[in-house]
Amino acid sequence: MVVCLAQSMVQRSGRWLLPFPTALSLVYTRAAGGTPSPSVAQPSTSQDKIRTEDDLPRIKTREMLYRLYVQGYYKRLHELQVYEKQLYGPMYKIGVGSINSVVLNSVELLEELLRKDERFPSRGDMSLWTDYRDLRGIGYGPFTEEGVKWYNLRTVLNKRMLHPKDSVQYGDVVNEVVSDLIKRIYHLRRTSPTGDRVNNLSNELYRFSLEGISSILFETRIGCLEEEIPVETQHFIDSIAQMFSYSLPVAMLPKWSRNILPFYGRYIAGWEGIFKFSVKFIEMKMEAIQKRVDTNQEVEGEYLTYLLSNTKMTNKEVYGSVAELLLAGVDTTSNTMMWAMYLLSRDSNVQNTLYQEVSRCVPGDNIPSAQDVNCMPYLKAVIKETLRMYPVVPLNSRIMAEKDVIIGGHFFPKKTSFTMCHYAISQDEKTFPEPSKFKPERWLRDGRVRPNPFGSIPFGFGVRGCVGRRIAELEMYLALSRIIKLFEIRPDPSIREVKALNRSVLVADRQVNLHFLERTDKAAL
Ligand code: HEM
Repeated sequence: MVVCLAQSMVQRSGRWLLPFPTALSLVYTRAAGGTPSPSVAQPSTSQDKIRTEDDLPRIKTREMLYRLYVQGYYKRLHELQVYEKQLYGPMYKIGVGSINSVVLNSVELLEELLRKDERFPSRGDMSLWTDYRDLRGIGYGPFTEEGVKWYNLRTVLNKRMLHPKDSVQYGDVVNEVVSDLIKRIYHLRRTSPTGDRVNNLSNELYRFSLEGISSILFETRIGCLEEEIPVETQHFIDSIAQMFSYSLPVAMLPKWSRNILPFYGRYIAGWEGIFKFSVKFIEMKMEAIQKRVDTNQEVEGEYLTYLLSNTKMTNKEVYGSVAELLLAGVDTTSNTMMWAMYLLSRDSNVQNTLYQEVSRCVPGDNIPSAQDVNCMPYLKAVIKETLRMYPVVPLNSRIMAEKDVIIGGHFFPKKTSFTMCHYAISQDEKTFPEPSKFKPERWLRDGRVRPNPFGSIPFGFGVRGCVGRRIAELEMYLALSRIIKLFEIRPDPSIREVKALNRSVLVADRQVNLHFLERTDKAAL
């Protein structure tokens, strides 16, 4: 996940972090080993004889290199999942260098694995991120923590975040940021050569997402949507990009090279910038809280105040968690919004249905609120379908650390690493007929048979699922409904956009330009 996330971030600067799809294992893999334990269910008849991982087809280094660099999958890693499934079926092994992982590439196997997930699920070795925290004595966050410590941390973090009613409390904060996005869209249209075009929309949405998640986490605005981004904020944005860009060389190169080659130093400098910025805002909030406490005033505030007032967390743990929430909450949301707008711009029927729904629920000049979203099933379906077609986490992993497990009739000893091919699974036509078509209605609860829920689980599953899901959804719903209410989005027939259309990369191309035509029929409503 860290690498997936890193991958999507790095793609922003046009560079891929990972050389191949199951290279999540680069960060996550632990070697498989061990012997069957008596706790594993045994086959009832000799016909059901359990096979082992040795019975699985195996992808070796040579084949992988051929696919990546000769067949050109290097830049279409998500499509490689589909191709590999055609070649090997729904379950196979990858053994490339030190990477060993069992790949699950069908909805049935995915469901089987996740239903057998452990009490404290693990995605694997996170040392790429934990090294810096260890160096500076900063606590681990929800991404990097493991075991019972992770569980206790999530228990604190989940509160005020994960329940749909929790996210409603951030509605006003998010809507303030949406207002600034809308102002910016008006400004960019006005200054564009056609008078209605927004260039490099992906970058604008990145700024929106960073401002949105920062305003929730820091309880303050950081100026990403201002015409001139404040120097400190720009440095923070650059630090995020720098940390992600140098993740791959740092992960690949041996530790002894760290003092000789420049990569590790730059990687660490990225982290320094991220934490310097985060710590400054957190300390400002701490001072404000302390002042109120000293003068016997009530301590008010939202998420950060809640974390800081929580006696179960030390300040260093708050730093670690806030930084990880921030890093996880930017590209994920902005890319999904980008793809949603991209898809809507190409389908006037879907866009019109969405517009009708928003206008019905929020008539006149009213601004959609967090509560209004409850009467917009089509809006939710649009986001769900976007995430099915363009899942921002196309690949994820689990390590069964504690117990042996049987999946798909195969026995796997504990510590086996599994790679889950979410992209290919959400493209499977058995679960989603006409998978390449944008059909939000698949997700409506209007009596139709709904797809297998494991067919598309963009936020993951179970207790280790995305902690920011409700916030991400709120941001996307409020921004998209307001935009659709004000503008009709149309594609721009520029050459650059063809790149996104070809889906050569899963991350929205940052050069995508769209036209925002002001709705003329607003008065009629
Ligand atoms: C469209 C937006 C988003 C998508 C699709 C998404 C998706 C995911 C996925 C697939 C996972 C892994 C779940 C698993 O392993 O089962 C995850 C984990 C996580 N996400 Fe998100 N995410 C999004 C937005 C956010 C936001 C806005 C935040 C922060 C507020 C966030 C914070 C996290 C954290 C901290 C984790 C690690 C949780 C843990 O390991 O306990 N995400 N996300």
